[in-house]
Amino acid sequence: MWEDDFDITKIRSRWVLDSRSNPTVETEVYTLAGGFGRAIVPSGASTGSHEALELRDGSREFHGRGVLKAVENVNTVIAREIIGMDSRRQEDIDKKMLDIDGTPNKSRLGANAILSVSLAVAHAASSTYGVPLYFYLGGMQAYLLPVPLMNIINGGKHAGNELKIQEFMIVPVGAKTFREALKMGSETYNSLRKILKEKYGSSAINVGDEGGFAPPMKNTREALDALIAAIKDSGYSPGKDIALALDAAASEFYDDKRNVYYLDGKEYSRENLINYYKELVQEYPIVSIEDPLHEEDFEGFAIATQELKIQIVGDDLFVTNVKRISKGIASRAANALLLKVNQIGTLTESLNAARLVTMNNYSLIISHRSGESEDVTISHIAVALNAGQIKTGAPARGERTAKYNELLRIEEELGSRATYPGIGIFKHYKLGSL
Ligand SMILES: O=C(O)[C@@H](CO)OP(=O)(O)O
Ligand SMILES: [Mg+2]
Repeated sequence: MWEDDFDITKIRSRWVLDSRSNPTVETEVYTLAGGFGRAIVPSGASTGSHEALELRDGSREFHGRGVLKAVENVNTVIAREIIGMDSRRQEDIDKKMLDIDGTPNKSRLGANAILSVSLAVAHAASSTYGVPLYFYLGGMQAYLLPVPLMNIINGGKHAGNELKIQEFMIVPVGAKTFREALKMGSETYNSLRKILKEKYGSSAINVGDEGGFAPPMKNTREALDALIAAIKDSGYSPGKDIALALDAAASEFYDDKRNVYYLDGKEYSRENLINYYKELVQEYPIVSIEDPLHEEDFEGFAIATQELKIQIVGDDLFVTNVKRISKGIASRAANALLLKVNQIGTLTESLNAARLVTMNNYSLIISHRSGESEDVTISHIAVALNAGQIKTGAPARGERTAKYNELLRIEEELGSRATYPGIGIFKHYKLGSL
């Protein structure tokens, strides 16, 4: 290997389609020794207001959702500066892009433009070494397969039904391997399809943005009951084999003028909502709740974390931003981070966010977005960081199964080193209450 083998020789970006038929940025990076990396950025629907800016053209094309400007930024101003740099110098490359951008939320170049380059550079460096991305990022110490949080009933902004809670997830904590976990998830998904069809008719098995079913249900317990029935129908024991998790995405049903939440046909104060979650946690084997309260309520998150004694995840609350995470840690708000690379916009900053939370005993979940593609970078990041948890939708639809299937391959490749953590990864969950 020569010193300049890793030098970036070419960068090329284009728009491609995502799973909601919106255009998104794809970038390819080439190195001198023939290394090649490609990344496609995802896109959210229930976005946090403090996320880095996704640059959209606003012209008539694609109903204002075009990304030609972001693509052009990669092909011109970013390419000019990055070509010739060593692809292993991830931090320098990311820093250079932040400097060119010069804004706090990456609004000049666009976080979509920047992230596509950042991830493609990492892929190009790993390809030049001839090793998979998880190994390039995590080395010999990358061994932990993530427990999948599989969203099999969709509500909120991801579905056309009346469920206010956005995601109803199954968590195969009793599996011995990732492969077994995925099998259990798939079997439960297919049981749920059958149960929903019998009870609500065939229109109930239409799916939402993340591949979960979007049945015409009205309230939270109805959805949780269906999950329990599906788990049992597949021959598994709820709680022991398969636990449950929720993403409330509560900013979406919060009324800031009146400071109340509208859920299940009722109006809730913060206190009443936490009490409602408490009842649910007692009635169902729920190990994790994401965004139980709206995105500015750090104090409420701290109370919920204290009272519920399960994993409380900050997504819209933290937006993968070390400033907001630090504020959360200082006030003990939540005890887990949902890491989404496009919320912050570079690989370096994502890794910094991960380091910060793990050093403070918070849990880490690597996450997709509701608008996704065939890109599998997050599967590699999950293993590289030994995160222990991944959230990437239902075990159905290509853009979600792409991530799960890549994890099957990684597990196989790791061989006897591969470890599946099971219930132990939910360290904030009060053991014994399942
Ligand atoms: O809220 C979430 O956690 C995500 C992903 O499931 O949804 P979106 O990408 O729409 O923000
Ligand atoms: Mg969320």
